[in-house]
Amino acid sequence: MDILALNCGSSSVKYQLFNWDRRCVVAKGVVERVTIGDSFIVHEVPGRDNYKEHHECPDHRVAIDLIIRTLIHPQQGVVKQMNEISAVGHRVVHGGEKFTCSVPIDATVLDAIRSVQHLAPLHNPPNISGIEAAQSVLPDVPHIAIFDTAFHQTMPAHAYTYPLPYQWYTDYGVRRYGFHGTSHLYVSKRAAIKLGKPLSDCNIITLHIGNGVSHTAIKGGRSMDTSMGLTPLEGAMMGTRCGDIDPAIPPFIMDQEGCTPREIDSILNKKSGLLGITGRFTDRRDVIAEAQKGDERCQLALDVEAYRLKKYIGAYAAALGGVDAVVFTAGVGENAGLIRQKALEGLEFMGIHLDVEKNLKTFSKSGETEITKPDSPVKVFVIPTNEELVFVEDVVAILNGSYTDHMNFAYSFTSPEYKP
Ligand SMILES: Nc1ncnc2c1ncn2[C@@H]1O[C@H](COP(=O)(O)OP(=O)(O)O)[C@@H](O)[C@H]1O
Ligand SMILES: CC(=O)OP(=O)(O)O
Ligand SMILES: [Mg+2]
Repeated sequence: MDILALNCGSSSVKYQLFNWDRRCVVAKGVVERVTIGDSFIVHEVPGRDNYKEHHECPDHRVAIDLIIRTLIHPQQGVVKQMNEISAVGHRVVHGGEKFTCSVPIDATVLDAIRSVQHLAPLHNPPNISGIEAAQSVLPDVPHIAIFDTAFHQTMPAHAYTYPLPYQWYTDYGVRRYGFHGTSHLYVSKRAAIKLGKPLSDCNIITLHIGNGVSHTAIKGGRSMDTSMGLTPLEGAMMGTRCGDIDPAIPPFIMDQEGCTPREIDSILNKKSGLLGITGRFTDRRDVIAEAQKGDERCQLALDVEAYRLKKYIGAYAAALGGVDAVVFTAGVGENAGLIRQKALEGLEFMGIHLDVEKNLKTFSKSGETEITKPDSPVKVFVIPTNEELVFVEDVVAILNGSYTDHMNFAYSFTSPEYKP
């Protein structure tokens, strides 16, 4: 049984074709720089050289078409016809309070996903395009939605309630939801294995730092707090999103510059964060390279990002009442040793003793790596995330009728045989 997992992020579409019977990846890849320009696909098939093709992807639909064309290509492809694929698992970023677990997609589910798309304007629209594009190519197979928000539905009311008029929650669902749930779920389960303790005994802080950035405080495998809120705009500073700011700033700027709520929302989502401070870059590779050449605004952007990361580590250690491990994951978390080092500097008082040299040598391709010194009371791990594998596991469980809920399904990536 081959399952296709599609993960439409704000600037990339990742995919995995997974053979469940052999528990192996048949092909995986990513279309990067979607909507940014200079987009390209990198297609990996075990045992073959990677295939790279430049192809402009001004939107996510073009990216899905490119993926499908590559999967069935006579040379680069891995399947003869699309109907060899049994089911598709789709990442859906915002599920509101309606979706606490993964579900098969029908017209009602698609309408419900559309009804919350204003809460994730950079994400649900590409997620929906991905679903529609895949449904048109594969009309006869089940399509399953896996929600970023589902994992965080365990947050207690004191963590998800805003200090705002309570009717905004009851009337409009204004509360904190949290995102990147499949990533936080995956890396926390892998971290418990690295700690050699049952997840039920672990306090873990997971830092997902990609284009979007979110942090989660996880106690006994359950999300107790997370940095993103009603929308993926709250929390950490991101590529183009501001994260936590004084809520008085938007009306102040609207008065000063005469802009509309929609315009200010677009600036906070698309022109802030690293792009806002540097004026030029969202990609941390560019920001780091320019800072090293002496660009002060790029240096400032890195300083702000690292300082805010450190504040969340401190806050979540307090929220959890102590911490066993801190995990860095996603594009930046896995690859930017410099940002990890700056975020962890000065945290020896709470038992974090970084192995500076090892940290700077650790990248995604290093695999799961401990970057603290052997005697560090609190461990720090770099754990490459695998959101797509969580999608595949949920799809299979739903297809074979064993799915109970998003938290309790017996994920095979926690078994001793699993090789990340
Ligand atoms: N070697 C690297 N050094 C620093 N940052 C990197 C590196 N490789 C990737 N990144 C960062 O990872 C980001 C993408 O992360 P990813 O998790 O794939 O994002 P998303 O899923 O949100 O599209 C890029 O914008 C880039 O800033
Ligand atoms: C929710 C979110 O920010 O997702 P991404 O990191 O893929 O942009
Ligand atoms: Mg992502």
